[in-house]
Amino acid sequence: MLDAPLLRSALFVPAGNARALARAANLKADALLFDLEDSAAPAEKDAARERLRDYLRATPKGRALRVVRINPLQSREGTEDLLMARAVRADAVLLPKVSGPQDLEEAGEALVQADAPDTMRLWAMIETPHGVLASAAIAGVPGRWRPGALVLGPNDLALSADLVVSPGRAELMPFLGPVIVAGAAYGVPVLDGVFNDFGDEPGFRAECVQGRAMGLAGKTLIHPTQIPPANQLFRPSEDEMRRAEAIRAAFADPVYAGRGVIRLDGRMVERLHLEQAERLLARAALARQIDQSDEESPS
Ligand SMILES: CC(C)(COP(=O)(O)OP(=O)(O)OC[C@H]1O[C@@H](n2cnc3c(N)ncnc32)[C@H](O)[C@@H]1OP(=O)(O)O)[C@@H](O)C(=O)NCCC(=O)NCCSC(=O)C[C@H](O)C(=O)O
Ligand SMILES: [Mg+2]
Repeated sequence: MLDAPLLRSALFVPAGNARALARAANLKADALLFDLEDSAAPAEKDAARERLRDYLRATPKGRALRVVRINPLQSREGTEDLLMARAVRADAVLLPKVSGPQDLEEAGEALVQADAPDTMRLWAMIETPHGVLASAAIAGVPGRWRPGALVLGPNDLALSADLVVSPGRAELMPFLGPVIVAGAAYGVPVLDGVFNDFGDEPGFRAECVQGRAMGLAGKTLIHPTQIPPANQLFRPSEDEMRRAEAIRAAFADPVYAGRGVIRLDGRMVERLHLEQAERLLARAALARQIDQSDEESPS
């Protein structure tokens, strides 16, 4: 997944909230997910869309990807949201409650009809049992409308399957697993769901560490304070980098030239670990470059 952009932190910004929109411009998230769905009450949806249109037109784009989460395409609001996202040249449209590949094909067709720029992508929220069951077909949609990311929706999953989720979220794992496998099989990054208790920093950090260990590319967020820990915890740690550099150096040593497997610090290391190390170092270099430029730019 080297070609994918870094997606460590993807902050939901409620489009109906003018103060949150004003804040978003200076936040150091890798992606901003402007929300027209769950955070906008039914009576506020049209006003939220107008506010977001004005904001995106008036605000220069920073480094964060701009993604618009629309209402279900089957609704009037959803269709208008999609056309607005196209008009403001959002980087991607995030479709809620995707239940099968047909949802992506339908939205893709609507974007083609609206003459959307070639660079525009679709992202898919997987947050229903049907979406989980169909996640391989969703991640494997051929051509342009293969999703740019799969986004887990733990709140809707818990609601639809009557889950009572405890710390460590063992109850959710049967739902997360198929989506993670689907993303890995088709090279589609999977973003972890939100952590609702945004005042619980240790709990949030633990979930980031767990998500990264499960192969997730990053985490969706609900509050600006969650951005720095997500950026830090979804970037390779110093220890991981040291080990990757040691693997690279060992295989570059003429003594081991042509060897498929070697012993390093008492452990078996194979060439597949070299590939993994190179990937990790490339990701770390990209993260370092982004974080350094963030530190130099005013917030
Ligand atoms: C959760 C919140 C409602 C809390 O809001 P609030 O009490 O106002 O927080 P603070 O006073 O601590 O805010 C401090 C300042 O930060 C700004 N702020 C807060 N949140 C955001 C944000 N997400 N983006 C940008 N800016 C934000 C406040 O405006 C304050 O600024 P200022 O007034 O200038 O000082 C709130 O955080 C919030 O609304 N979060 C996002 C909610 C949301 O988008 N929900 C939908 C996405 S999650 C989801 O859908 C789940 C998924 O689908 C699933 O199924 O699991
Ligand atoms: Mg949801």
